[in-house]
Amino acid sequence: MIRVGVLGARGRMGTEVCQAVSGAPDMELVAQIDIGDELTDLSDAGADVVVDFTHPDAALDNVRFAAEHGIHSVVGTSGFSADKQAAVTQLLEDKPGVGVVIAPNFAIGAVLSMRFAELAAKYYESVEIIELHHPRKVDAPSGTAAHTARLIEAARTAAGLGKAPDATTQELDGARGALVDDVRVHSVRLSGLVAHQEVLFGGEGETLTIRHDSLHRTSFMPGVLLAVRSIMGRSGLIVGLDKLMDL
Ligand SMILES: NC(=O)C1=CN([C@@H]2O[C@H](COP(=O)(O)OP(=O)(O)OC[C@H]3O[C@@H](n4cnc5c(N)ncnc54)[C@H](OP(=O)(O)O)[C@@H]3O)[C@@H](O)[C@H]2O)C=CC1
Ligand SMILES: O=C(O)C1=N[C@H](C(=O)O)C[C@H](O)C1
Repeated sequence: MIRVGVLGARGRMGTEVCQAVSGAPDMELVAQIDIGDELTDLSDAGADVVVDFTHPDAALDNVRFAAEHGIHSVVGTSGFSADKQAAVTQLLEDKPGVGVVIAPNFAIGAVLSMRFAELAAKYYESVEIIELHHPRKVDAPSGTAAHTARLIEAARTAAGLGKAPDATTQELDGARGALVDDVRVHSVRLSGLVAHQEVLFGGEGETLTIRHDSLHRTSFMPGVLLAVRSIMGRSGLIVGLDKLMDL
């Protein structure tokens, strides 16, 4: 049995993760921790893996605590910038046998759509991303959109593409979205939504739209359980669920 602790256990995602882990035949839910609880509950409970869905400001310290106690981390919390990823790599250097998975999105369709976008990127001169989420989300743009933008920009650069055409010289602040690695990202926050993304490509006489919709938070659970199972016996940092899928 894999002994799993959940951080952010009373949140929207944490609640789903606790249910999914409890229902998994090869896992035991040994700690449910939220704001105000002690991280030492994790080590006291003998957790093998901690799943983190908390807050962008908290996740790095949580990973550090887990690594220092020989516990693997599966992190879904957004906001893991390149700098924070580098900090995780560094802290894992002297922690052989400890692994960390950071996944911007655990939904299988979202992972596939990021790969599709990466494949399409070199064929189109124009690209913009629209991400749409529930209004309780604290960060914008979403971690998924930021990751998608990075993948697209890397593919465009490798293909020798320059900036996307855009004649705008006058604009209201924000009208053209945020620039993430030279890709425009537009963030919508709307009651009724869960998590959705469209990547729009444009070229000569055609457009291509790659859209993914998470309609319920259960959509993330197969990916979370896959990550928990996969991190056992691994060490070092893995960024993206695609690395654990046969993609
Ligand atoms: N990778 C993926 O596939 C997905 C990632 N996410 C990301 O997961 C994160 C959580 O999302 P969501 O569940 O909707 O958010 P919620 O606000 O519903 O849940 C977060 C929970 O964590 C608690 N919390 C905050 N800080 C700490 C801390 N230091 N230690 C323990 N608990 C803490 C919060 O308490 P309080 O409310 O009191 O602050 C809250 O109960 C976000 O960053 C979101 O972007 C979400 C969905 C999918
Ligand atoms: O806050 C959310 O809800 C989500 N956050 C992640 C993100 O920022 O990309 C993943 C998914 O979009 C849901």
